Amino acid sequence: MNDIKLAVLGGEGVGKSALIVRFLTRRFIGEYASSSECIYRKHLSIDGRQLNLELYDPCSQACEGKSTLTDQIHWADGFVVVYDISDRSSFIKAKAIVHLIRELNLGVAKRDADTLVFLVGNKQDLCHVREVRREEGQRLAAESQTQFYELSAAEHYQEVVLMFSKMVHNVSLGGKAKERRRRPSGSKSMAKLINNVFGKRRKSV
Ligand SMILES: Nc1nc2c(ncn2[C@@H]2O[C@H](COP(=O)(O)OP(=O)(O)OP(=O)(O)O)[C@@H](O)[C@H]2O)c(=O)[nH]1
Repeated sequence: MNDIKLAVLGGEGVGKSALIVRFLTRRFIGEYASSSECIYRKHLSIDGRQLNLELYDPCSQACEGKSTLTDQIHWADGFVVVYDISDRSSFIKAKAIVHLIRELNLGVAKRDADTLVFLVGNKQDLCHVREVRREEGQRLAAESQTQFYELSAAEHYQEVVLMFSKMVHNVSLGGKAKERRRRPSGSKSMAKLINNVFGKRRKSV
């Protein structure tokens, strides 16, 4: 498979854009515009293979032409489901998303299912105000057969890159692309991505 489609899903403000931007640009930028959903594209070379990566960043707020979570799940080959370790409600949301992915992807071979969903507890730098224990994340990951990461988009560059690279690698090994349904709308170039940093309320940390 040369086209890799990843969806980064999770509750509002958990750091989905921050993780994507960290991976694509190495930078952590405090604020991102979030008024539209978008797909970031990147050309990658892994193990001598040329890959076209599409990373889907949903819009948490109501926005025009917004795709449903079900559309997003049908579109993607691999999933990074994010919660904020300092926000328990985001963990509950992540749990619901992981369960929905499992429900909608029942036909996917177990071998693939285990490797194509990652559960990520973000904002590890906020462990002094932690609401979700690491063990709870590990338990959910074990129960739902996903791989677990706890990291910080703000402080960890290498870990973020490793996590996304592992997912790209897993998807690239994962056989045929699934049949596409509705394609989530929106597309952004890297230049736009770098400019896409203002216009969002600040969450106090
Ligand atoms: N302390 C800390 N803050 C973070 C981290 N990652 C993201 N943030 C902050 O969390 C807030 C939300 O980050 P975003 O990347 O916009 O989160 P999002 O999930 O894309 O948000 P929506 O698109 O609105 O759902 C911003 O203020 C970021 O600066 C992190 O690892 N640590």
